[in-house]
Amino acid sequence: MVTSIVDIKGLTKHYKKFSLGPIDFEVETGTAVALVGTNGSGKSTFFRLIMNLLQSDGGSINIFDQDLTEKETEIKKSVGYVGDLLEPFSYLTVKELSSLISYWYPSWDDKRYTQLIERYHIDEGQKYGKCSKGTKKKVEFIFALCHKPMLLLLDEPSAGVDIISQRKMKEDLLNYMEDGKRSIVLATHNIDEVKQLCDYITILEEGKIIHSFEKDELHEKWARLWVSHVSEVLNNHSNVIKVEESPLQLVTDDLPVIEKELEKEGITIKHINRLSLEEVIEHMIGQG
Ligand SMILES: Nc1ncnc2c1ncn2[C@@H]1O[C@H](COP(=O)(O)OP(=O)(O)OP(=O)(O)O)[C@@H](O)[C@H]1O
Repeated sequence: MVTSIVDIKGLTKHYKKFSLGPIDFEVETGTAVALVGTNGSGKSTFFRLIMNLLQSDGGSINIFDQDLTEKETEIKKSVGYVGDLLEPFSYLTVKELSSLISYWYPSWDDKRYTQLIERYHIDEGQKYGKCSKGTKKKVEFIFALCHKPMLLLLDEPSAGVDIISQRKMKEDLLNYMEDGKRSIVLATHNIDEVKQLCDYITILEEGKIIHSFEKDELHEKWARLWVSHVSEVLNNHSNVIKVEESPLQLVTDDLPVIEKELEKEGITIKHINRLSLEEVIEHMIGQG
């Protein structure tokens, strides 16, 4: 049976110049969802609402089958979050911060903490506020993992992080997912993270979810076809995303459907290329 670890319905937040939602969003247990969108599309706002750091204007957020507004403290004990939450504690050293945070989480794993501090070469004596941008992300990431959460909410965890540590983060996230019971929501501009870690992709544009899909479905359906000519029917077909001239080619989001249609219209296919994930996302954002 498929169970949802996160179930969000009709979530809205209005600022003077920006509105998020209404958003419906689900995360199945044991899966990783990438949240992708251009700058300012609302990803951080969405995370801050899920963490109850921001008050929503409407809708409901259920995590682990519990309402966030009723059971915030219990829920948060099993959620790990990376998203600039530690800035108010800039005057504390990493070590002092770890004492504070470990006290709050009953499931804190001190051995794991020591391992990760060494793995990411963190100087525990340094004040958090004096850490570099990438080091701050690594410290947040370590704290998020060390209480063994059932859900990780990661808002651009690798932004500013060196490539060696990025690789380690990916390894640690794959290990985290290994038992099939833990889930991730990951906002990122890093396509490799999406490819290597995520099962589902949700695209946010101007505060709205414009697409949600399973990553592996894409390869079968999205393609670019070089064709002999294009008919009126094809030009207006809902699965033809784009028609380009010289050489004549079209982009489709449903190759099997379009192949049948081309055959019916007597149009010859000269060549077919599957689209990369980057290209598909670009087309989706372009349509949105
Ligand atoms: N406190 C606030 N008051 C008013 N507007 C805000 C506030 N916080 C965020 N916004 C606006 O909400 C919109 C979404 O911002 P948000 O930070 O959620 O985007 P994002 O997708 O995370 O962007 P990025 O990819 O650049 O991190 C932006 O237009 C931003 O200016």
